[in-house]
Amino acid sequence: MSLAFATRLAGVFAGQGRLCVGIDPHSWLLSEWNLPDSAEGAREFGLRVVDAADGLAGIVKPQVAFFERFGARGFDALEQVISDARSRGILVIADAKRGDVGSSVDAYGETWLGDGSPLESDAVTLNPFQGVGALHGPFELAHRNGKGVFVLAATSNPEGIAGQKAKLASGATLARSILDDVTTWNAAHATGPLGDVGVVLGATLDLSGFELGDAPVPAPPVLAPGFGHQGASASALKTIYGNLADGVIVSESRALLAAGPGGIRQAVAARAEEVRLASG
Ligand SMILES: O=c1ccn([C@@H]2O[C@H](COP(=O)(O)O)[C@@H](O)[C@H]2O)c(=O)[nH]1
Repeated sequence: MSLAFATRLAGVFAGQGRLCVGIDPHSWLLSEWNLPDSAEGAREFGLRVVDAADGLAGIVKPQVAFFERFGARGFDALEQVISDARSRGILVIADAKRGDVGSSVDAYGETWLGDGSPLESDAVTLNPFQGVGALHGPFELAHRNGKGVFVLAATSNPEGIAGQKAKLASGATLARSILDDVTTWNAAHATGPLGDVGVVLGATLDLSGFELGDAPVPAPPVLAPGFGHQGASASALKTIYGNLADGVIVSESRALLAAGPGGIRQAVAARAEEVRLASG
């Protein structure tokens, strides 16, 4: 039986802290890093970012889109980046944002959370547009394999706010309803204070407008993009997340990656310390 993702995540929080280094090989970043805008460039970029994070941050988040654009070679590069990070004991959250009817989303689950799958990661982001219930296959697989899932609930981009704040017939906002569904699942499966299924809540948002309610039990891990380049500051972590702050993973991509190959390790070290102070 694998160790639960929640347990592994709690271990990372205690050991290396809450910083997650995003691996987003944008064309312009590859150019700044003197790398070709190709699968080979993305592979080299990803491996260097993993190396820079090693020992300083316990989590990385490759953005699948930036590898996928190179087709089969991009996926080959991504496989190597994921495998390198995991072999160093760094947790990998594949930011793939998959979603579909249950019978198809199960295959996405196998891809990212399957034991021995070429793209096997520690957790994956999923899109609940077709209903959180449609994602139960990957939730179950995650639970069996010691993996995690992060379900989009309130995303960091302004275009998502209106729909995610909209009220359902129950009176709950869509974001609240997603959080409640995740909490119900975690309550039936978690063995500790943290669940294996988390939510994505953007750090750029005023979360009070989403009416998320009291602290859920068990607490969901919260993947929190929006720090750095999108404007949120790690020092405001507790103010932004309130009663959800204990589960927050602070994710930053461009603000760290823009430091370039010569400065990335120092940038990660500085941000890791900032996050440690903010979450202490
Ligand atoms: O709500 C969301 C969900 C995911 N993302 C992803 O996180 C990173 C953010 O990158 P930065 O450079 O730190 O802005 C990127 O991969 C997004 O696709 C998000 O931004 N918001």
